[in-house]
Amino acid sequence: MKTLHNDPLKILIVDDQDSVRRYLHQELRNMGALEVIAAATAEDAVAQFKQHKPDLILLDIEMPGRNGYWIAEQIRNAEGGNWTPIIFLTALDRDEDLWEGIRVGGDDYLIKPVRPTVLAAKIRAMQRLLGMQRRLTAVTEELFQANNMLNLLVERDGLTGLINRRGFDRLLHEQIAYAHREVLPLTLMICDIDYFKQYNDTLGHPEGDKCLQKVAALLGGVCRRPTDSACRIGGEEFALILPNTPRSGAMVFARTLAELLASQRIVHPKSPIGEHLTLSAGITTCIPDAATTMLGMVTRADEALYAAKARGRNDFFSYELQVTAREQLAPRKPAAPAEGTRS
Ligand SMILES: Nc1nc2c(ncn2[C@@H]2O[C@H](COP(=O)(O)OP(=O)(O)OP(=O)(O)O)[C@@H](O)[C@H]2O)c(=O)[nH]1
Repeated sequence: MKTLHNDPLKILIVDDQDSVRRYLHQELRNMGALEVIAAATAEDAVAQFKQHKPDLILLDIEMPGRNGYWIAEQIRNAEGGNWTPIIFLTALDRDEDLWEGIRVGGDDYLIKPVRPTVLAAKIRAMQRLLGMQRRLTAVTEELFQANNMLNLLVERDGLTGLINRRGFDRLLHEQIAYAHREVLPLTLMICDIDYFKQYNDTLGHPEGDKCLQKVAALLGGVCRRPTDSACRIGGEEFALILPNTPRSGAMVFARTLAELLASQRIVHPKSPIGEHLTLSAGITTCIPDAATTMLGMVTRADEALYAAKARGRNDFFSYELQVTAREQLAPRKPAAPAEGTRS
């Protein structure tokens, strides 16, 4: 008795003759097939294939109605990127029939009656190919996953785990295009730690690194929408890309961020403006149009950051509103009386 490989197969027999189906069924079970399914018509064969997803098909050609060639074509169309070995098992012994069987997608062609040893040998050969194909699929999937992981790593900053400059460039580019298409506001915030040089100089570079990690964790945490992105784009410079965030929302976001940082009370031993670490940020918000570029947005956010620094730091300046988050909250001074009016 010739038996199949260790990995037992699920086999679909397609033959309109009941006696052939029963004979093959018995032979295949004797060889150690795990499961044998049978179909007597072309339509049933295709349905059984879709339902059971067999590992191998033994396919007759001559049947009432549609024939085995048609079935092979249907199966090849239905299996997507997979491959299911098809062995034609037929009484047709002309070379043209064999040619047509292989042309429509068959992998082997046996002429009935077939001896059990020959059938077992052919199935075993197909089983070996199937094993190789499955290993190849598994390796391809592993490679795909590894490639995805590599792409992620290429865009990650090693110290903080945030998106790095390269990822920032890609994301900002994509978000400008998206916001342009959907006519949505897009906010870019560039944040910079205040007096970080003094922090480093006083506490040393390793402590400076830890501080950067704390700030990064804070920025990452404050980006709660799945489309928000926190990036490290320079030594102590961070960027937040906030899709679908209008000017007012950006200012609320900025205040939340400042409050969160203040609540962490990270000691800055040499800050001229207080005992704790602070951030300054420049904000730009627009509904991008065809003329909006990454460089334009970054330049506006940088200018706003410069204004925040110039106004004493520890604040967030909006390029479009020309006001800082703190100034926006401050009660307005009553307008000075016009000249000549009595107070
Ligand atoms: N520890 C650490 N320090 C860094 C890193 N990258 C840049 N820096 C430091 O960040 C500091 C930036 O200094 P400046 O550009 O003068 O900025 P600043 O002292 O924060 O001053 P303002 O931004 O004007 O408030 C420098 O001391 C850099 O050495 C890093 O990866 N780790």
